[in-house]
Amino acid sequence: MGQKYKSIGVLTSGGDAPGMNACIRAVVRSASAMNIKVWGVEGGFTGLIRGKYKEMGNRDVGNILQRGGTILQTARCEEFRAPAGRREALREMNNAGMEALVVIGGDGSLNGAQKLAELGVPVVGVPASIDNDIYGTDMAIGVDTALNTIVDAIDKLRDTASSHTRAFLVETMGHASGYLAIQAGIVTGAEMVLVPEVATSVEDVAARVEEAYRRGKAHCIIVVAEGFSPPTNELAEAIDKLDHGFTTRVSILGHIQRGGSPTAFDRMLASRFGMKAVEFLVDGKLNMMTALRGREIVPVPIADVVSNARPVAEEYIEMARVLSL
Ligand SMILES: Nc1ncnc2c1ncn2[C@@H]1O[C@H](COP(=O)(O)OP(=O)(O)O)[C@@H](O)[C@H]1O
Ligand SMILES: O=P(O)(O)OC[C@H]1O[C@](O)(COP(=O)(O)O)[C@@H](O)[C@@H]1O
Ligand SMILES: [Mg+2]
Repeated sequence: MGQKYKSIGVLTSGGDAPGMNACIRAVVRSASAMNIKVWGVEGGFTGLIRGKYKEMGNRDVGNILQRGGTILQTARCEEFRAPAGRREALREMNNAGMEALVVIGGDGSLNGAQKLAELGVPVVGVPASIDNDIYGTDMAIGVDTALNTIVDAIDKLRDTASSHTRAFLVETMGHASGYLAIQAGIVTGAEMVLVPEVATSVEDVAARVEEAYRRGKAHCIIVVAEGFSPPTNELAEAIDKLDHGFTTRVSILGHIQRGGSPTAFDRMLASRFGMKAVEFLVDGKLNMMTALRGREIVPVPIADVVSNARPVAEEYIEMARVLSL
C-alpha cells in the first residue's frame, strides 16, 4: 500500500534534544528527493494551531546537521491537550494542504501525535528526548549526546571531589526516568545511583557514603536522577549532618544536558529516523513511530508507544554498585 503525498509537515515538540536538526534535515531532503513539498511548522503544536509554517527546501536545512537545539523551535502547548485546540490544528493543516505530519519529540509529543491520528491525520512519530523514556525504541534522539555531556561533567566533578575528600550529589535530568542517571553512573564509576524507579532510604545512602570512606576512597559520587525522592538538596542536607569523613556538595547539571552539538551516534540515528519517517508515510505505514531495535529501524504503532511504559533495567543499578566497590 503506497500513498502519493504532495505536501507534508514536520515539527519538533516538547523538550529539545541534540540531533533534532539532523532529523529535520533528513525529512526535508528525503521528501524533496521524492518531490514532496515540506512545511516546517514553527514551535511544535503551537505553530500548528497558529498556522505558523514555512516551506522548506534543501538549502533551508544546510549547515544545521551539527547544531544542537531545533531551528523550527519547540514548545509545550497546553492548548493542544484539549480537543478544541486539536481541531484548530487540523483546520490549519487543511488550509495549508498539509496531508501528513512528522512529529519529532518525546513521549508527550507522541501522545499528541496519536490524538491527531485519531482525527484521521496520517502521522509518523520520531522519538527525540534526552530522557530515553519512550517505549518501543532502544534509543531516542539526543540521549547519547546528553549522556556524553553528563559523563564529561562527572569526570570533572570527580577531580575536585577527590582533591577535597568530598561526597558529591550530582543531579541529572530525566523527568520520571532514571535512565540517564544509571547509564552515567556506570560509565563514570559512581559510588551510588539513585533513581525514581527504585526506592532508597536516606539511611541506605548514608551507609554507602560511609562505606566509600572506610574503603579509603577520596571521593564519593552519587548520581541522583531528578525524579528521585527526597529531592537532591534535602538528601544532601541529611547526608552532610552525618559524621562519615566527607564534606558534601551538590551539583545540579540542569539544561546544559539538553544542548550542544550532537554526537556521531545521534547524527546517524536522527538521519536514519528522518529518512525512515518519510519512507513510512509514502509506504502507507501510518501512525507509526520510527524505532531502533538492535541495528534496525522498524515501525512501532504510536498507539502501543503511548500505552506502555519503558521498563527500567534494574540490573544496571546492581552493575553500578558492584563495579564501583
Ligand atoms: N495527552 C496528550 N494529548 C494531547 N497532546 C499532548 C498530550 N501529552 C502531551 N501533549 C502535547 O505534547 C507536548 C509536549 O509534551 P511534553 O511531555 O512536554 O514533552 P515531550 O514530548 O518531550 O515528552 C505538550 O506540550 C502537549 O502539547
Ligand atoms: O523544558 P523544561 O521545562 O525545563 O523541562 C525539563 C524537563 O525536560 C527534560 O529535559 C526533557 O524531557 P522531555 O523530552 O520529555 O521534554 C526532562 O529531563 C526535564 O524533566
Ligand atoms: Mg517526555
